[in-house]
Amino acid sequence: MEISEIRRTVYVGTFIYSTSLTKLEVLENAAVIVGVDKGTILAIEKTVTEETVGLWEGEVGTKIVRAGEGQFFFPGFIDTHIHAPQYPNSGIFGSSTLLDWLDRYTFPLEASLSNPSKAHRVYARCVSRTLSHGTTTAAYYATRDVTSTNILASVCFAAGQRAFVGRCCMDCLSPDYYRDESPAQAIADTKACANYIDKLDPTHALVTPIITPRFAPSCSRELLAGLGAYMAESGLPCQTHISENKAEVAFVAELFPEYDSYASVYDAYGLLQPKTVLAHAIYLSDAEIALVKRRGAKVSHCPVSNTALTSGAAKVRRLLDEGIVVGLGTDVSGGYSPSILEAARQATMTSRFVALTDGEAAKLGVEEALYLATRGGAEVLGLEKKVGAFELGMEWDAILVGLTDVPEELGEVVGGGMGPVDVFGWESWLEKVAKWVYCGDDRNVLKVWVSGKIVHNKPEQ
Ligand SMILES: O=c1[nH]c(=O)c2nc[nH]c2[nH]1
Ligand SMILES: [Zn+2]
Repeated sequence: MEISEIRRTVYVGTFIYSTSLTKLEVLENAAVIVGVDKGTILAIEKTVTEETVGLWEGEVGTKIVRAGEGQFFFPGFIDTHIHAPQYPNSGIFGSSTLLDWLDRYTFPLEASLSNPSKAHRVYARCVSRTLSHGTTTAAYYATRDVTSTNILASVCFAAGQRAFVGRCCMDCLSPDYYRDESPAQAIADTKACANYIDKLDPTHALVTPIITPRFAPSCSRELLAGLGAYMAESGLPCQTHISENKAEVAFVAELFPEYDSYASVYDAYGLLQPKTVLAHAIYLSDAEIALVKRRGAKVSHCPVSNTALTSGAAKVRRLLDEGIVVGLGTDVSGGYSPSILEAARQATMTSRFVALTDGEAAKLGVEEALYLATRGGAEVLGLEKKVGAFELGMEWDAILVGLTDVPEELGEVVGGGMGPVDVFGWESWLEKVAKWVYCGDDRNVLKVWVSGKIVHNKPEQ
């Protein structure tokens, strides 16, 4: 059958997804029917027989995709905070902390990406790498360079990754070689990137511009005000960093003495909104938590980066208990890993350190970490009706996960090399999922789809 004749794809097998913060739904012998034109879920059959699948197989215009033994479909991961231009520095951070890390490692690399061919090379690799780990949606910071930012948007669009792409605004306290010329120029350049994305993807079906003040210390009051006004006028989302490191928090207090907190600085300029993504949020005071909640701003929790840069451990349970929406971010390259599975794992691990001081309730479970990695991230980015789970009308943004079945007889694993997670056959599905979270990696990601289109296909082994 010609590809163009296919009107719907029927995915058959086991489907696992979050139905709440603490519950994973497991549908075995189920089917999800996806329309090819819009990539949306048309029907979910909770139990299907081989006979029914056989009938579908015989239908013109229908393609069947099966999850094999030990495999399951899972919603695509959502990375709510990642710096694409920092990707080559993944793993390179030594024992630096935020402010010296920026000067030593980050600004020189980001500045060098004003070279378009270097930018293209780095972005193409970053996007294919994150896709291979199952990231179907990413909120990217680019650099302050317009051409390079536009290259990132084009690379995401061509690769089929759902993305938010922001030109990084920074007109203060950054090195001379890497600083916006003026607030007016920073705003004009931000608009130029948004216009480019509007032409690339007019309905923002896949790629959306995002207003990106780097963080308060690198933005003048005039720039923050201009970006706040642009947010109000355009309706675009916004992403920034907040309260990541104690020295940074003290620095903001010194730079903006007229405001009583870091969060109040963003609020004063109209940047604390329901469409705002705040990365880190480790040292928010009670008053700041209340303000973030009142404004409906969202939080990107970046546990790998928080540990790597010795920033601290965010109190995620507290944020969740307050009703603040939280997703996960890799924060490459403050975080060394492009994998949201790694971020989910480290979210549970750092929560155990928080539990040592705040009590058992602070611990995050596997179900909760996977919720943050999917539905939580979707809500952070305003995509909760579109992606993050398998529900009618949602888009098919999904991954096929494969674990290794260890045979009952001693000997080689047939078709082995499927990855680092060994399954012996007596585990429940939830135990298999826990093994995947703690022991798995990209070798377990066999296929990835965005809006029903295949965007990563692991070669057969
Ligand atoms: O983790 C971080 N990565 C960055 O690039 C950055 N810039 C400001 N603050 C930051 N934090
Ligand atoms: Zn960051």
